[in-house]
Amino acid sequence: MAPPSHSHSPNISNGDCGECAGASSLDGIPVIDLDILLNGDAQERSREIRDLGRACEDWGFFMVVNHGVPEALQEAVMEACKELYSLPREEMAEYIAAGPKDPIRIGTGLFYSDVDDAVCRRDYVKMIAHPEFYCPAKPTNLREITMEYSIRTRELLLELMQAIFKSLELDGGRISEALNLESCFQILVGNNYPPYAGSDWVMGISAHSDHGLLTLLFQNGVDGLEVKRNGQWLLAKPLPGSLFIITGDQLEIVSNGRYKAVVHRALVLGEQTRMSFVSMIGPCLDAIVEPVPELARSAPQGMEFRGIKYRDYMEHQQSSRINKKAALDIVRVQHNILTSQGAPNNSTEAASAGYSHTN
Ligand SMILES: O=C(O)CCC(=O)C(=O)O
Ligand SMILES: [Fe+2]
Repeated sequence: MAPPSHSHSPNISNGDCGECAGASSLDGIPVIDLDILLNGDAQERSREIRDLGRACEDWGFFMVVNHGVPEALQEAVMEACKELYSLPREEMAEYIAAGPKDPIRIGTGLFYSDVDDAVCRRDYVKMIAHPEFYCPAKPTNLREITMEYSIRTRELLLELMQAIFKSLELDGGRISEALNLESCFQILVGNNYPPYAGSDWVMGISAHSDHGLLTLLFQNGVDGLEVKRNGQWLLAKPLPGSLFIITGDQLEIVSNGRYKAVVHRALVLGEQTRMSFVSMIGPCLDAIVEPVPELARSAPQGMEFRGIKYRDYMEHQQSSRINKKAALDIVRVQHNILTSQGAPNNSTEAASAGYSHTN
């Protein structure tokens, strides 16, 4: 199969993101200014929250600027990952042999994806960062750097979640408690996509959605992330200093489908090695995730998803082959199926369990 062609937007050379905040990039990708969300006056904050809600509803993808994650820390993360990928295989053997439930995994793979009709090529390191932090022993500076990065990005993602709840006019404290976000799951993933010299088109990761609530991603200056919007693939080009945010399956479930998890993939486009680094948060692994009752009540079809323990969802998704959003099907309510009483299966009763206070 031939690689897709892209009509690239011109590069943005101006590093000042103050002007683009609350607006969009040249590709139209929404841009959210964290500084305004946190420190703006009441009017600015509510405008930014509204823009954030629109970004989640219309795109499931946006860039965040003025996020406070130091560039030097991002560079240190990339450098440490580069060192990790270049370690001799024996030094990584324990993590290469690890299974999907292990807290640290290293993979290096070349496989065919029938979803995208393409060969996929990627090296990765996956490490669980919260509630407990795990990290490969080498390179020796990896632990300190990624721990700092995980703390900073977790704070940022949790702030964004609060603003997202506000955009849905929900009580963020109550939802955070129900999802036990204090003990939220967090994983860091380093991806490495070497250029491929073969004759076939090679992809990095085929089309998928992420299983958590929100994913933060930055790359080493080499483009390749594509997001699907209105049935079209769009190559994401970051504004200088911005970070990408991707909405995940748990946000789709909690919001009863109002905010959709975005399907995305990584391409291998040029002759340079592409690297990306992901920090993803989800609910606590033991939380039952289900649509917020008031959102289900006001939706025309009622409840779109049934509740599921996040751990079970994640294990299901991880043990299935990557296929767009197929994992969500195990919790999707089929509205055309009648229950044994003959009533449509769209009750919102079950939804209230995880969100109600017992005392
Ligand atoms: O490398 C990228 O741009 C995408 C990575 C990704 O989607 C993932 O790790 O889940
Ligand atoms: Fe992803």
